[in-house]
Amino acid sequence: MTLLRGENLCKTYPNGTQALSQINFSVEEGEFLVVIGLSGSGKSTLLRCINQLHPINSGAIHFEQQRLDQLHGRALRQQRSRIGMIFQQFNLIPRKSVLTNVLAGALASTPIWKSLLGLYSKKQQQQALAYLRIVGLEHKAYVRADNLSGGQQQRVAIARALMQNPKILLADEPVASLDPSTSHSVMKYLQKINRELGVTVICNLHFLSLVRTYASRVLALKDGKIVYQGAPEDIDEQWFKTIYGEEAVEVSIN
Ligand SMILES: Nc1ncnc2c1ncn2[C@@H]1O[C@H](COP(=O)(O)OP(=O)(O)OP(=O)(O)O)[C@@H](O)[C@H]1O
Repeated sequence: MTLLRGENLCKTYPNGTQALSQINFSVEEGEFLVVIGLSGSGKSTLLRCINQLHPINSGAIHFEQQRLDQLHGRALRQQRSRIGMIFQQFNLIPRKSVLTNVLAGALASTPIWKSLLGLYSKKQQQQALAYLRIVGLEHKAYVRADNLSGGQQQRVAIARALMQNPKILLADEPVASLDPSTSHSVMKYLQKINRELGVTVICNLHFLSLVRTYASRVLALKDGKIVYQGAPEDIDEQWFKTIYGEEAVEVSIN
């Protein structure tokens, strides 16, 4: 079933930079779609337009039979809460415990005054611990977030996003700040939530070796336009040059 569809998406920033131009794509439920392309090709912009962190200038975003780009206020917040997001820099509250950080993901389903006072229900606390178990960090629940390694912090961010009960998880260069072995560990947890919880993943990545290991499908951007959509194994040398330019050399991450 098609979960998400972008139709003729265009995005121009207020300073005049055209970041996306006539983007058409669709994402099936359960896919692990990886977005690749040179720095500045529009990958982050595309992810941010999908969940309306950045408004599009024209086109349409269909998500679960609704036009996401036409929703406002409460309706938009509700639908957006079905789309989780993690970032390169993890964005945890450093001085708070791991568990508190995960519970912060329940914000959309908790009255603000309750979340400010840290008054989460027993069910929410059990859910948060269950998600920490899924990312292998239940034993760190009461440790301060800034005591964890980068890879562990990213796994906490995944657990926090899961608290929204998302249909889709957007991962904006989730391993760009991590070393190679930690990168694989984080990618394996993303694969686990994709396969075991059925969360559809859309992920920006730089290294093709990671793309080949984890992607079920690839979308490549160049100068804000789609230049490739297809299987990771079909990206041969010629496609590589089309996507990254004649001068580019493939670098592997093992
Ligand atoms: N807030 C902004 N205001 C103006 N221009 C922006 C903004 N964010 C991004 N851009 C520009 O839009 C284009 C696409 O940027 P984007 O960050 O989406 O690319 P990217 O492929 O994610 O790059 P990277 O891999 O370096 O993160 C670039 O030319 C960038 O300079």
